[in-house]
Amino acid sequence: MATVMRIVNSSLGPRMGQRCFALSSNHAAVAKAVNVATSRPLPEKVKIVEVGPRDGLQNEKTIVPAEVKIHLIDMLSEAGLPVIEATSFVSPKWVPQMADQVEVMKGIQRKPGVNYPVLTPNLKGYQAAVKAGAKEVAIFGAASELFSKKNINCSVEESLQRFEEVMKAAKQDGVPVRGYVSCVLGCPYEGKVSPAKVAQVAKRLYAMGCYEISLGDTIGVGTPGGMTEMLEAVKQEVPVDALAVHCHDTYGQALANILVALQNGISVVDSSVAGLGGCPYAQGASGNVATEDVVYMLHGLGIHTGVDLPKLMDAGSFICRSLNRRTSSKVAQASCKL
Ligand SMILES: CC(C)(COP(=O)([O-])OP(=O)([O-])OC[C@H]1O[C@@H](n2cnc3c(N)ncnc32)[C@H](O)[C@@H]1OP(=O)([O-])[O-])[C@@H](O)C(=O)NCCC(=O)NCCSC(=O)C[C@@](C)(O)CC(=O)[O-]
Repeated sequence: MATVMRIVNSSLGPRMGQRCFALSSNHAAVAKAVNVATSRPLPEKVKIVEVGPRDGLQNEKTIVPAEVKIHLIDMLSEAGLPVIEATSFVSPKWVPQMADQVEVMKGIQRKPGVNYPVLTPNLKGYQAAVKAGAKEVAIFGAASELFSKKNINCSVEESLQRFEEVMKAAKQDGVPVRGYVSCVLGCPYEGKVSPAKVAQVAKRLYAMGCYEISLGDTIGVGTPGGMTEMLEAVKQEVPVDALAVHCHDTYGQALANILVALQNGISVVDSSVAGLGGCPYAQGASGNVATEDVVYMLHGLGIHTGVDLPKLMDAGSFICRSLNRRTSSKVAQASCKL
């Protein structure tokens, strides 16, 4: 077994290049993570935030027609997802795939009880979102200066000032605001990100009024050890009930990281149908963890989600056929073979 491990590691090393930092930097914390995790009860219920229509599709090079996006969102609503991030009100020059945001917001069939939040990087985006009928928005910051600059063209501090403007308007309008922190377990430009920095940004977003803070492993480099360390820092600043995790699956660690988050008391998980996605400003990052795989794991643990897995898989098949692509969901792949 040890020989196999050595062969696997040495064959992967050169190809993975600089992103291997995550493996070595988190290695020491793994043993601690396992010990910490075992003693905690899991939540009875988990809220899944489906981000496929936004995070999943934003990176597609070929423009996906608005009617396909609308049909996908409607299928996800039918599958029982309680929250579906529908689109983003960002600059079409920066993310052309989201340029049809108004059409998408006007076209979806809103199911009672389902939230359809949208991303808004600034006041301009917020105002356009509300005009298009958004009832909830999300602001998105980062724990890495360079990522912030590449993603939204400003420093972390400047972004927080912009978000204050969004928050002020949202408070006046009674619109709930969710906050994201990107690069919580590593940055494509800066490498390791300190848990203290993540905690500091999460604290600011929570203090300005975000009802929930989603912690994004944007490039999917985290391990359960790093996740534990980061959550320990963030939980000192933000109540655990207000935290969510958003795990990309680049290194195949997402489900393990989510399990650690659940064991830390977190009961909100972001995921993307069929594992679609990536971030346009984090080259090489694969999609979010597949919603099908998260639901399968949670139901296997006896945790309620309200999601109908066969209907969810239909939504995954639909979008994969539309994109002419194979699903990244292991559950969907296995089910096709059975
Ligand atoms: C933030 C900006 C706009 C700054 O971009 P900028 O160029 O610095 O903005 P500006 O204020 O100088 O304006 C430049 C132009 O953009 C327009 N503009 C300005 N704001 C808007 C707006 N809201 N909607 C539409 N247009 C807008 C503005 O009107 C102007 O138009 P022009 O005069 O040149 O014709 C830009 O950098 C941007 O749009 N970035 C978005 C990047 C993005 O969407 N990234 C992906 C989402 S984040 C993510 O995926 C991570 C996450 C959330 O999933 C969590 C994780 O995984 O970690």
